[in-house]
Amino acid sequence: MSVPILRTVAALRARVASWRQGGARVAVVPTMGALHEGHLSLVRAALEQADRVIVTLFVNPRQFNNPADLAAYPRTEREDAAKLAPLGAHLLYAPDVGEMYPPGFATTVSVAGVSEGLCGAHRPGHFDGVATVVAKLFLQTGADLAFFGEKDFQQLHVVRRLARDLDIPIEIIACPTVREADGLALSSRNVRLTAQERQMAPKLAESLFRAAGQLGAGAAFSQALAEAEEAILAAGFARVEYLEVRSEADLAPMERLDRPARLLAAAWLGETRLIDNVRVRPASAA
Ligand SMILES: Nc1ncnc2c1ncn2[C@@H]1O[C@H](COP(=O)(O)OP(=O)(O)OP(=O)(O)O)[C@@H](O)[C@H]1O
Ligand SMILES: CC(C)(CO)[C@@H](O)C(=O)[O-]
Ligand code: BAL
Repeated sequence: MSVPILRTVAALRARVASWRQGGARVAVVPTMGALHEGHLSLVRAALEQADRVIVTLFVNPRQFNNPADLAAYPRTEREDAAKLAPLGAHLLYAPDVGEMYPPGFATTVSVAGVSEGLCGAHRPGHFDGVATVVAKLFLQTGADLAFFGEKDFQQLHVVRRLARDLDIPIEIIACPTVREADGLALSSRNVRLTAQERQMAPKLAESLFRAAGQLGAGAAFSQALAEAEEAILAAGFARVEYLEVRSEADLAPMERLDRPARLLAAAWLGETRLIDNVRVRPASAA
């Protein structure tokens, strides 16, 4: 058994139209491939809620602010298709760059507000690239539901905002971050870690969970964040790019724990940039 692979918008639209004739509810799971258990958890969630599930695989050049990062991005389509088949995903949509951005392509979708700060501040143009390709994937698939991981928490907000603002009739469903047994959030970029860096990497999540516990128990933001940053650097990370508490509902900066929050971080381990985030809840609301 293998997953059918389609590479053009026309073929994709024809397939979805045939499903629609039978009244199918269609879901899309956008990815850049190099599939791991995090991606597969999204596919499983989609299969529970939809009759037909499209997984998209497109390494989107427009969202890479760093050409070396794009060049090094893992590309494993054959293995990805083999992982999807046993799950029962119905289609792998894997267009090439020319299909997604034909000559003359001139449109950018830019989401203000939630794209600013955090990753947006450190990866110029990244969220414009994400918003543009996600809008295209939503319109190309015409899906009813779209599944995204909380690991990319800011991206989730960007995608929700764009669907609302552009009146795209699609429901965005967030799925929890899948972690390794030692706490490291699964990410396609983890394969770039050396064996020694891989040993250090879980300190990021560990420090975030500890700080979230302290914040929930009433610790001062400045003290809990300073301690977390110190622990991340002491573990061998080269640099903490950001470490911030934001409102879970709208990503607004917070100085008091007066509503559900997330603690979000990006940090460099050698040549690899890792991101992660955890929930923060006042102990009384836990
Ligand atoms: N550990 C995870 N748990 C849950 N969802 C995840 C996880 N990792 C990625 N995802 C989700 O999978 C979708 C596709 O992400 P993507 O293909 O960029 O993978 P990735 O592992 O995040 O790669 P990278 O961060 O290295 O680009 C996104 O919605 C993303 O949030
Ligand atoms: C949503 C996405 C597939 C758009 O290229 C990408 O940003 C990702 O993999 O998270
Ligand atoms: N997982 C988000 C895609 C990116 O880092 O470009």
